[in-house]
Amino acid sequence: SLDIQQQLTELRQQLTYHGYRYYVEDNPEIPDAEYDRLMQQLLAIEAEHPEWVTTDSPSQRVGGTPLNGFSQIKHEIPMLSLDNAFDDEELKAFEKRLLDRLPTEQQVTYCGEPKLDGLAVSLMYENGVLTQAATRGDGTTGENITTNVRTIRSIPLKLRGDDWPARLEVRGEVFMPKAGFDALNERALKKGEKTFANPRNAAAGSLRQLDSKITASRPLSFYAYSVGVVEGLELAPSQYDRLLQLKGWGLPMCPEIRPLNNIEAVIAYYQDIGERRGSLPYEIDGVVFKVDTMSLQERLGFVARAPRWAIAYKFPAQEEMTV
Ligand SMILES: Cc1c[n+]2nc(N)[nH]c2nc1OC(C)C
Repeated sequence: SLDIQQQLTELRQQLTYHGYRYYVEDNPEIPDAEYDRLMQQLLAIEAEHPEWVTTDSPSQRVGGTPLNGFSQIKHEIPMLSLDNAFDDEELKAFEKRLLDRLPTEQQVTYCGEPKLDGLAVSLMYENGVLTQAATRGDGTTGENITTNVRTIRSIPLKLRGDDWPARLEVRGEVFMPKAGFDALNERALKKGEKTFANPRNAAAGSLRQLDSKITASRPLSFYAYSVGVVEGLELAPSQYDRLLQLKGWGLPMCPEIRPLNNIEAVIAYYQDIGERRGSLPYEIDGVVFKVDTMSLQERLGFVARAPRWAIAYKFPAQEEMTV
């Protein structure tokens, strides 16, 4: 009947909106009890009418039966790694290498992004709906972890608005915030279960679960950092503006990402993030600097395994806490 279907659509929109406010903006509009009440209503109607359930329904976060294994996915565009810099000299050499390949008067601006210490994943959205998620793997072939990624509440099952491309591949880092990591290890200790050495291992271990109910119980999050496959729409011509587009479609974007006008701003940004590293709510192992203009990225291309147009400027390894 219409009014029940209408109620279903209304509930889905409300839960998607409030889920976004809570998990992506970290700024909920309604109390958790109210969110749970709406979810119970949705589950009740979907239980009555299973034929009306859609894959992008807010109720479809936690998968069904555990998998026997992960199928392989071949990335349409390889997911490459990054060259590293460990001091200002190596950063300047990076800049020199790219300036040598551009017209002399070319002004190069950059996009600065904290390099989260998590797991790189690829999300495929088709007609705005999340259809597939894969690990980076060896850069060419990854594991299909769609059911596990769907349990990450900050990853939208459906993009916001309607001005997105027909096919959009979003690449980013799945990570475990420090607070969630500490709470998880505390619970594990109390239960005599094994603890994780660091948030990166905890995120990787949580994504590699064959039972997505376990993944759903882990405090995972996600920040987008680039685009792979795009079909059906021309995206903004700069890295920073593309990330703002992804944010507009409901994908989380690290709040520390900045456009940087020159290499001096790059070094200042690296020093600023380095000073605040300990107080960030997530672990990072460096800062990634990318040439911001996409046409220059295309012109600079890649060497063997990493782009000429990006560098990860790493921090010294954090002295391990002695327990
Ligand atoms: C591997 C990687 C990792 N990260 N992390 C950020 N923040 N940006 C970024 N870009 C990457 O690769 C670019 C070549 C897209």
